[in-house]
Amino acid sequence: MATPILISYPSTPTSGLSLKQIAYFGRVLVKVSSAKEAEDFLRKNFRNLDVYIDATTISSSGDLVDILNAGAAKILISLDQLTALSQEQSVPSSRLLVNALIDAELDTIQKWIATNAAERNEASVCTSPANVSAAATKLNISSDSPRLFTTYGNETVTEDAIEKVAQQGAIAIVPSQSLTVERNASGQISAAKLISSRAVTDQANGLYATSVTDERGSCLGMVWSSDESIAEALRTGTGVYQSRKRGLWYKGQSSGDVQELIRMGFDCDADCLVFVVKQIGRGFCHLGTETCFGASAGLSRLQKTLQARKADAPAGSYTARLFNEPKLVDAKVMEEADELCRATTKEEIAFEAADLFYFALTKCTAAGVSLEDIERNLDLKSLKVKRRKGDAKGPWAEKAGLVAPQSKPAPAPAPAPAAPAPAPVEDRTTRIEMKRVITSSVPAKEVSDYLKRPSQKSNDAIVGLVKPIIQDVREGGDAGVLKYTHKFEKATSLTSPVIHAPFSPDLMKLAPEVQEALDVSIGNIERFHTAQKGSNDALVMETMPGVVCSRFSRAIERVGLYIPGGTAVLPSTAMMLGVPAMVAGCQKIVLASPPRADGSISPEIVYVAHKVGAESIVLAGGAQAVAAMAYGTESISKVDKILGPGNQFVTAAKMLVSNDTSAGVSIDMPAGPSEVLVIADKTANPAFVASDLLSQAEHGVDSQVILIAVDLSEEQLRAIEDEVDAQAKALPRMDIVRGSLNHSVTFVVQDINEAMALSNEYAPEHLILQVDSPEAVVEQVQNAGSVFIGPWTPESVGDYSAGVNHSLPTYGYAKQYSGVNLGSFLKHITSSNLTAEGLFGLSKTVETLAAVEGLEAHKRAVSIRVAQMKRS
Ligand SMILES: NC(=O)c1ccc[n+]([C@@H]2O[C@H](COP(=O)([O-])OP(=O)(O)OC[C@H]3O[C@@H](n4cnc5c(N)ncnc54)[C@H](O)[C@@H]3O)[C@@H](O)[C@H]2O)c1
Ligand SMILES: N[C@H](CO)Cc1c[nH]c[nH+]1
Repeated sequence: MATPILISYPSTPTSGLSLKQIAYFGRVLVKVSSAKEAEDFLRKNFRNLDVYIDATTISSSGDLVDILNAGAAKILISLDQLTALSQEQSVPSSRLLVNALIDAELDTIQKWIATNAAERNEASVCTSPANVSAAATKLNISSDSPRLFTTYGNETVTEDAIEKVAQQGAIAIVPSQSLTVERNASGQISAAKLISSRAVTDQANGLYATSVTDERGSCLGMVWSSDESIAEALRTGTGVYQSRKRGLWYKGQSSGDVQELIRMGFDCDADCLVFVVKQIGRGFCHLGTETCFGASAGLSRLQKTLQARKADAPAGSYTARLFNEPKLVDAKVMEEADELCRATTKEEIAFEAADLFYFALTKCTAAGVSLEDIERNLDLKSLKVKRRKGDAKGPWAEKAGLVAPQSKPAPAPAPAPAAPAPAPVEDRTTRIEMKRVITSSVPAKEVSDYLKRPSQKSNDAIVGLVKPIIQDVREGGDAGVLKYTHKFEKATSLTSPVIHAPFSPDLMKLAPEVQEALDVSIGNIERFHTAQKGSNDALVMETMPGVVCSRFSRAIERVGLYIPGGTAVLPSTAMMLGVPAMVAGCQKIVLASPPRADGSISPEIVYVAHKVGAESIVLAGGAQAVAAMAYGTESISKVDKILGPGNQFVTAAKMLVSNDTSAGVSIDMPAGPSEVLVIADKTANPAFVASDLLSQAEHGVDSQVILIAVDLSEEQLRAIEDEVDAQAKALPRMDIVRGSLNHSVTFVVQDINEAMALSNEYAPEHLILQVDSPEAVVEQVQNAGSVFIGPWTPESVGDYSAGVNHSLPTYGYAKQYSGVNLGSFLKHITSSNLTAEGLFGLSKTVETLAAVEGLEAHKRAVSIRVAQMKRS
């Protein structure tokens, strides 16, 4: 916001403008004799205006830097000071205002700039009025970038003199005693005239367009000003404008919604005045809203609400409680900060940051601190020229995994339930490791605590986010789906949420080796799942003479297969779901996966969809994809069962739609963040063990990996830990791995029996046995999604190509659920077929039981037939 002058303020003011009035012009120049004096002045006044410090009497370059660090907008220094400062310190030249009053000094500064032009050519120069023109030419300063100031020494400053240098593109330094805001400016310069003389009007009525903003820069409205209203605004320190119909307009005179004037200035070409005001009362608009453009939003709105609540909070309300219980606010701030640290997706981060802002602003409002204060502090901090390193403090650095704990706990202290840690910024030096717990040294309760999965967002919070998405899709159909695809996947060019078979060959162009890998894998998956048909073959048997019971299976007709695509696109999941659906004979196979930002879908997924005969691919992810398949839309087919893993939003949506009887849809199981448990004894290869742990840790920061080390020595444990660290640091997804290992654990146990007991309690999605005689150990497996046996069976083979399914129960659900298999796509129907003899033989039994239940009609259905037999 350009202002025409820089007002100098004496250390002992006797007359002239007050600091509040100087602030209307935005900046002040004060002379100090020490850094401390400058810092004191800045502390008291930085809130209202930009402070230029005349530091020409300060000899130490260090003190000059301190003054800049304290928030001085610029320091005025001599050429000698400039030379010393340039040799000793590095400060941005834009913060320097250098005295070069005579021609020779201008030459010196010209040379100084020339030696390092790019870094130095933002310095401002203060010269005498007579040298303005020469300075502009020598230093190549145009009037568009006002870096020239003039000082008048002992000369009396006049309005004409100010005007003259202004026309040359320079800013006059005017003593505050020379200025007045009063009507009769005898012997003093009218501050109002300085503004008016610079303002440009393109109106026939001579009025100036004026934008009115609050202190945060939000526009409250647009009005008109005249020379007279400008003068009145400055004189009264309030918002005064010129109404085109009613003349001089003292804002709020009748409504009470007055304004305190904070600052006045111009836009870049001076054809729009800017008034910065503090609006009192209901707001600026005559309609009673904060602005003429409607109510304020976001932080401004929150601040207004909190300030109103502070003044008059309804008794018993939560906000009243917050204002009365400072400790509660502190606890909430810490809780929300912690949740923000754990958030990983853009949406989660925004959600958690909003919560944190809410409680932080509540604390501020309670203490009378406003957003304006906070923002001014931010501006002040941005003025620092020497910055602290900004490292996190000890315990926080440890908490975030930036530094290793001071002393390694063995056994580790009692844990809070492990939780996903934030993925730190790329750091390839800090050691990447898992906690070590020696089970014999800690109580059993602690061991179980360590076995808990990373806590995720509360189910209520996720359900709260997912329900409106489902509702929108139910009501809006395709448009509802697209709305969220645009939002989450940023695929804003997408106009249809689905593509139908036959898929264009252009959409599935693959490198030959990729196609071959998919074909080999599909072949193995198909063979293994076809082999499962045996257990689903028709079953016929006679339970009693003439009583034949049978069971046969039918494929579920329409299945929806969710293929995750958030942190990684997983065509392998398309194979794991699509191939069994095809083998089972499902008539309609619908795939769904989040598209890329350009609206396209991975060609590997399209290829698999084509190979398994899919009807369509829904180009959507998350809850919107699940809802679309559960209820159907204009272009997306409704399905009978939804299968497939996904994040918390996908899982919550699957649960919600399966509980809605009107949807008529079932789901496979809760399959969430990937996990692995590796049991390793002395025979295990440390590099193999580490690689298996990392292969699941790289899925996401919410993945968890567990190592159970059976009777390993310190040296053997260390070998595995070194491998984990070294291999992790070589991974492209190192940050994700670090986050996931933050809540992963190594248990050191005494024997394989203890290992298996722990593993069965944990019920891992994947169990890897790198132990002596692993086949024998399989006997002891009670709970696991899929088992990988021996040193040559990395879990990755199951993820892609061995033939087993990788869509498996996580979170301990392996205690109740099987992973996806052929049976997941089938339902079993039973039949009975009795001969007359068979019915006769069973009649008494059925009649007796029907009588016990008091269900006469049931009984009669048998007895009527027996009577018929007896008649014939
Ligand atoms: N258990 C298994 O068998 C198995 C197999 C493969 C993958 N996985 C797991 O599946 C998960 C895949 O998760 P992902 O995130 O990578 O992909 P995803 O496809 O499951 O989720 C991405 C979708 O989440 C939705 N979403 C994101 N933030 C949201 C918010 N704030 N509100 C509402 N919706 C939001 C978006 O719609 C986005 O399309 C991983 O945890 C992985 O480990 C598990
Ligand atoms: N390990 C995952 C199941 O938890 C599946 C997968 C897909 N791609 C790689 N891995």
